[in-house]
Amino acid sequence: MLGWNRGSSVSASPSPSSRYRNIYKSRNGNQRKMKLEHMSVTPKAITRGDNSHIDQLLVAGPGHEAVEALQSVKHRVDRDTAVCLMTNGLGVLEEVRARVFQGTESSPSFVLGHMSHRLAFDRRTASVRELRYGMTQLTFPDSGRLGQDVEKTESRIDFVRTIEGVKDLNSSLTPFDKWLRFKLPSVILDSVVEPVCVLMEIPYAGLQRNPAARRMMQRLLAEIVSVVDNMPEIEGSAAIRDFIRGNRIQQYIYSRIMARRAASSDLARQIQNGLPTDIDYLNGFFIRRGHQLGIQTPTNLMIRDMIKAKHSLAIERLNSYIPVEETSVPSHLSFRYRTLPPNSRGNRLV
Ligand SMILES: CC(C)(CO)[C@@H](O)C(=O)[O-]
Repeated sequence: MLGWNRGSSVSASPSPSSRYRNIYKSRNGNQRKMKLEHMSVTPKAITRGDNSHIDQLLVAGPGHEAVEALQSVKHRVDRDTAVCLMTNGLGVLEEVRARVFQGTESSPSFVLGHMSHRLAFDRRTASVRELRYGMTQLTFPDSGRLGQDVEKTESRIDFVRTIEGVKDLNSSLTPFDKWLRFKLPSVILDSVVEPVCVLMEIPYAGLQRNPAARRMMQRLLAEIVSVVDNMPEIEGSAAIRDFIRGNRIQQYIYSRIMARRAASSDLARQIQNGLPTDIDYLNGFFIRRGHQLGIQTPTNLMIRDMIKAKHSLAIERLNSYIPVEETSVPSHLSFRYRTLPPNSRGNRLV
């Protein structure tokens, strides 16, 4: 989570890109690389002892971390703050509004973002590397309500300009339906392919030659398409219609499975290690929306519950181990996901 205020002494220069002074470019053969050096500001450090106002706040990463991240800085956010949610999955904004800002006078304005740059955290050098250069798209949710609140609109336009000023992010502001068209493929892939890999305990390569796995994916996809087709905020959008109708999605899913055939599933790794997943913002989002729209989503419901059951079993299994050496859960998360009392952590094998 990155937050800053206009008056802070982060940089002497007021130019927006100077705020990202930890980003630098290097050349490796013909490939352009952007590197993000380790920031000394961690999410905890941003909250502790600092009550100054945050003008612009970027929340990125897993969807399930957004509520907690915003709770931790809620006292520094008000109607003049613009928050950009660049998290995985869908329905994160709805959750943030309901759980963090419901009934408060101080709700900030929101920008939604999604990027196709592929970044990876390098533990060795504690830095983020860009594996693939892509683009960033930004949009205003509830654009139908624009104009009702000029001040709020101004603060988020300012934020969009700040982000656009960072050339390496390659950002642009797009209408909501075009933004969703940009984000939907990755959300659909994570809702249709990943859970089936996990439940069948097969890597991507095993999916295409397994008829039962293919049928399961088709059923998940059919329900998701039916929900998306009825979402009121994208009613009449040609961009979404062209993507979800016809063969485009199937072709996309097939090409991603082939491209990643040797890879194991990210969701499988999270579950195996008892780490939280974003299933509530993937299949969970389509289940909630389906329910609101009166559309049945039984396959998504079953898959979501099976993933949750598998996750609970993994945590039980991990908790049954006597932790002689921490290997499966990062040590800074062990208090959160292990239920062993602290004084039993030093037990020896008997
Ligand atoms: C679903 C959504 C993208 C807008 O319809 C947004 O409300 C969200 O992510 O919660």
